[in-house]
Parts: sequence; structure tokens; C-alpha cells
Amino acid sequence: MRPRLALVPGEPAGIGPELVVRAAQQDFDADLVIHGDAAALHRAAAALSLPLHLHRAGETPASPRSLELVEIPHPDQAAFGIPEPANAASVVAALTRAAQACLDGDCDGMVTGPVHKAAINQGGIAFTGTTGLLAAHARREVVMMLANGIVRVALLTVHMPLRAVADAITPDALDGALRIVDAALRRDFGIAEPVVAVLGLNPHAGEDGHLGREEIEVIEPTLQRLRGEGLRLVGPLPADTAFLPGKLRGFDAVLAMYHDQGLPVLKYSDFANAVNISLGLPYPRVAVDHGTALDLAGKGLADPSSLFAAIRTCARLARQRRSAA
Ligand SMILES: NC(=O)c1ccc[n+]([C@@H]2O[C@H](COP(=O)([O-])OP(=O)(O)OC[C@H]3O[C@@H](n4cnc5c(N)ncnc54)[C@H](O)[C@@H]3O)[C@@H](O)[C@H]2O)c1
Ligand SMILES: N[C@H](C(=O)O)[C@H](O)COP(=O)(O)O
Repeated sequence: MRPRLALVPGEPAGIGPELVVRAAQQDFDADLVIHGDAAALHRAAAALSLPLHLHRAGETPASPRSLELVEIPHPDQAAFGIPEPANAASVVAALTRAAQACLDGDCDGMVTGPVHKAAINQGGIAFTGTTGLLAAHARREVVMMLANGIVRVALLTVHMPLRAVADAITPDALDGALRIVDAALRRDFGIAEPVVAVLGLNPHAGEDGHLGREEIEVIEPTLQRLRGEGLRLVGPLPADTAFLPGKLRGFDAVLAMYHDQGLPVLKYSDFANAVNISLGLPYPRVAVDHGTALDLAGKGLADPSSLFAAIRTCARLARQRRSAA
């Protein structure tokens, strides 16, 4: 089966459009359907001196490399490196159109480039990230997991102020996230009995309650209950040593309590080849692990490896789901 994947470039002033142009030069085992703005893509192609052929559904492609385009125009051709809040609604519309195509069965999965959260908020749309948008759109609880060839890091809390994190670590939230991670590792990654390491929140996992009580009051009792149902959970572990290579080899994924507890380790270990996978959606969604890199936009310097890895990962997940169904 050759999956049909919706591909969303993301913020037009960032590196997303040029990475899509680079993807258009490659052969993937998938048909890519771009949900975005033709002018932004052609401008990126011109900046990189690369060919780009696009066709709408029903049109005859002018080249075998032509990609189908679902056009969602941006009202403002923002300069490279300068996001324009007037484009917030169209950036979000491209994401929701692609998501709907997946829910309707027109696409088998969705790959997204980077969006600029601040620009979308400045455009008047409350937005904490694409994962949250897709979760609300599909009415599902979703867990963000970033992965490369070295480590998989799932996040209990994601885009919230650090001050709010401790209050968000509740038995219900932890229970729900661990069930989603366990089920996804079994279904989407083919791991029969996944082992998930759960980090503590506090230094040294709370030092027996002397450095914080979340481990004793929330994390440990939740892990015990889920172990009783057969989930293989290790922890709560002190975060500073949980990622040592010797330990990591025993884990299929690590659940971090907050964004910057887990992601710096993952991005340091291999930034170029990591991807961001949304666990719990009714369709596969995979994103790049990097942001809009406004400093590089239009210069031809951005590394497309994460987007290529995201396309390959999404295609594999889509094929797996299709064959399981
Ligand atoms: N997948 C996503 O949608 C996503 C992921 C992370 C950050 N963001 C958003 O992106 C915006 C900018 O975030 P940031 O500056 O913290 O992170 P960033 O990833 O955009 O940039 C961090 C550094 O990495 C470099 N970099 C990033 N991608 C690169 C690539 N493909 N090739 C070479 N170098 C690359 C940049 O030049 C910069 O020096 C923020 O609004 C943030 O929320 C979006
Ligand atoms: N937390 C992600 C990262 O740092 O790579 C990122 O910002 C993307 O999140 P969304 O896919 O939810 O936009």
C-alpha cells in the first residue's frame, strides 16, 4: 500500500516551505498532498533554485514529480524570517483541513512542518501547539512523543508555564498518558511488552519526600496501580541519570514530567533525525522536531533530515495501521 499523506509546510516566513520543496525532489514510498499556499512554496523554490511542480486534484500533472496541492492561501506574503500575524488563521486552517482529510479517510496520515506559536497568538488565535489543536479537533487525549534512533521521550505536560507544571501532575493525567504511550508502543511500534521509564518531577525523584512530594503522593501510587494491570513501568526515576546509555537500553520510552526535562536530551542526542509523533490520534501524525528557524529561512541552509524522517515515519505508521485494520 502506498499511503497518501497530507503535508503541511507550517509558518510561511520560516523554513517549512523550503523543506517541503526539498521533499518534492525526493522519492518517498508515499503520495504527498500539500496543504498550503502555492505562492509561498514557489517563492521558496526560487530562493533555493530548485524546481517545483504542483497540481490541483483533477488537473493533469506537468511533471512526474508534481505534487498535489490543496490550496490554502495566506493573505500576506510575509518576508523570510518575519512571521506575519495576519497569516495566523490560514496557518491554522491548513492544519485543520489536513486533519479533516485524515478523519474523512482522504489521507492516511499527516506530516507537519514548524509553526510559530507566538505569531498565531499575536494573530488573535489562542494556540499552544499543533498537537493540542489536533487533539481538540479529533476530541481525543493525545500524548506528544519525540523519537530518534537513540531515545523516545513522551511528555506528561507540554506547552505550559513551568509554574503550572506541578499542579498538572495528577493521578488522572498520569494514568491517561501512560495508557496512551503503552498502547501506542504496542500498536504502532510493534513492541509486545513495552517498558516505560517514568521520571520524577523533583531533584533526585524527591529524595524520599525531602525535596518534594509529587513522587510519593501521585507518581508512585499511579505506577503501582497500572503495574497491577500489567503495564511494565519503571520509576519514578531521578531525571539526571535516567538517560545514561546503560539504563536507557532497558527502556522502550521515557515519560518526562515536563517539556524541558526530556526534550533537551533527545534533541542533543540527534536533533537532525528526530521526529515528533502524536500518540492517541485516530490517524498517524508526525512532525519535525525543530522550529521555524527564522534565522535560516530562505537561505537554503536548513537541514531537511527531520522532515524526511517524519515523512518516512508517517508512511510506515500508515501502512502498519492499514495492514492491522
Ligand atoms: N514542530 C513545530 O511546529 C515546532 C517545534 C519546535 C519549535 N517550534 C516553534 O518554532 C519557533 C522558533 O523556535 P526556536 O527558535 O526555539 O527553535 P528552532 O528549532 O526554530 O531553532 C533553534 C536553533 O536550531 C536551528 N535549526 C532549527 N531547525 C533547523 C534545521 N532544520 N536545520 C538547521 N538548523 C536548524 C535554528 O537555526 C536555531 O539556531 C517557536 O515559535 C517555537 O514554538 C515549532
Ligand atoms: N514541543 C515540540 C518541540 O519542541 O519540538 C514542539 O514545540 C512542537 O509541538 P506541536 O507539534 O504541538 O506544535
